Amino acid sequence: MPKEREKRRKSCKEAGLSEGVVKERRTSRKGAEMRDELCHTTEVRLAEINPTQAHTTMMEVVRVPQVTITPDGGSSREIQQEDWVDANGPLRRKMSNSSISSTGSSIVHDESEDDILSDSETKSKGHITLEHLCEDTGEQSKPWWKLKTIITWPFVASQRRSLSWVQLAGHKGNFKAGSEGTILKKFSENEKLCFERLQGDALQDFVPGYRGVVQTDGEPFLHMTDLLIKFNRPSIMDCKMGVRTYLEEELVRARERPKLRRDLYDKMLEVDHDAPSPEEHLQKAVTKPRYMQWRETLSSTHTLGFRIEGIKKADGTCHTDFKKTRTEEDVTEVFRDFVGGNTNILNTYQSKLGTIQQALKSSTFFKRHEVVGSSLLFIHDHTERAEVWLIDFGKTTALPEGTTLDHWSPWQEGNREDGYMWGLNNLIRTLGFVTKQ
Ligand SMILES: Nc1ncnc2c1ncn2[C@@H]1O[C@H](COP(=O)(O)OP(=O)(O)OP(=O)(O)O)[C@@H](O)[C@H]1O
Ligand SMILES: O=P(O)(O)O[C@@H]1[C@H](O)[C@H](O)[C@@H](OP(=O)(O)O)[C@H](OP(=O)(O)O)[C@H]1O
Repeated sequence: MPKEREKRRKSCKEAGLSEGVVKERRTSRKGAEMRDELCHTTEVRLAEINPTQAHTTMMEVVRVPQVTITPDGGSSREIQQEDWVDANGPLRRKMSNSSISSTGSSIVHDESEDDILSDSETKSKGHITLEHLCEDTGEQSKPWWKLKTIITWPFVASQRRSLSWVQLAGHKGNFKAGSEGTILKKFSENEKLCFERLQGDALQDFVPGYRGVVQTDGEPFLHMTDLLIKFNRPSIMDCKMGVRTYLEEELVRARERPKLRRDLYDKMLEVDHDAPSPEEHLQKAVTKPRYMQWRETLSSTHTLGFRIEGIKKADGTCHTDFKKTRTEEDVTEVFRDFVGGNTNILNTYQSKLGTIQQALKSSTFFKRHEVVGSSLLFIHDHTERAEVWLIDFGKTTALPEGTTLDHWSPWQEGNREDGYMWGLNNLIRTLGFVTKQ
């Protein structure tokens, strides 16, 4: 990791953790002080609190203080969306949906403030997909994409059927087929370290089996079990856990090097034209933390500590538009639909979540990591087999030696709490409402 970044990461941790756990009132004061400081030192102007933020409930306000930064200036470049087919020999890939935009039209290629992981990670995220795209378009410098992908695996002889692999959330182009029963995920040093640390941990049985790093076409990938392999025409749901979907480091970075993102502004507009502040409308751009916080407030991330990212049902339909699925009632309704009213499946899910909750309590890995952006993947099929897995450790980061989290306490910048356990508790409770009309 470059020295400067390492230094930044350290100073963030040190500064943050020396704060310890402070009262919420102090947090708002701290936020105000930080804003003032920012205005002085970097001439960053803060956005007005927008209507979405103003309407947050008491619970949200208490659990997640908002720190919104809107810089002046900055630039972005728009690139048109293109399909990509047969990028990997026998795989056929189709876009099923996109959370970039309903029209799937724009994304910005800009080194932004959110670029907080190692350079190789970020590049890896972008460039493998870009190479595929370049083959067709001849364009040199494309960003990576975030599109939901359905991959029809090649025929698997031993199973006498072809398998449809679905990527419900996350960045497009992040996955490839591995050898039978496995998938390859674009390499991230951070995620690799997590998989390594998870070996032998209480959580090991609840994460995809990890088989190390492999090189394909000169690029490194994380080789892991395909969780769908044992299912027949599965229904799948991706639930992003926690009260926060960005790392504290991302906030620090946003202050140090704020970048405006046109693509995130566009995504905001698609959902609610009034969401950007007048200033943001003028700039036609927002910062990533601003966008992430808005998304969290709009969905159930703040109110419940988890949110539904996407669902694929056995009939092949995919739904990824859950940005406004916010209340317990909304979520209950989505779960009810997802399990098709099948109480056996529902009971199995509840019991699996209970087991995961116990495993989390005894996991050393969990205690010692800030778990942000990680999901629970729910999978069931018509045989009523149902399983839940923890996936995506790309933004799960180790705490300094000797520090632990309870994953329940409200987050205040500096304490690194992520609300994972609180969210899981709410998720289990919400599932309990599914059978109660
Ligand atoms: N081991 C696995 N087996 C089967 N499907 C998986 C597996 N890992 C991921 N997926 C599928 O891919 C999707 C995205 O996974 P993941 O969240 O790890 O990707 P990502 O690109 O890192 O996401 P993000 O950009 O949100 O960090 C999941 O919603 C799921 O549909
Ligand atoms: O779900 P949405 O509304 O599409 O928003 C995206 C989502 O929050 C992703 O988690 C985030 O990637 P990371 O978790 O990796 O930060 C991505 O940032 P990005 O645009 O910088 O990829 C956002 O655009």
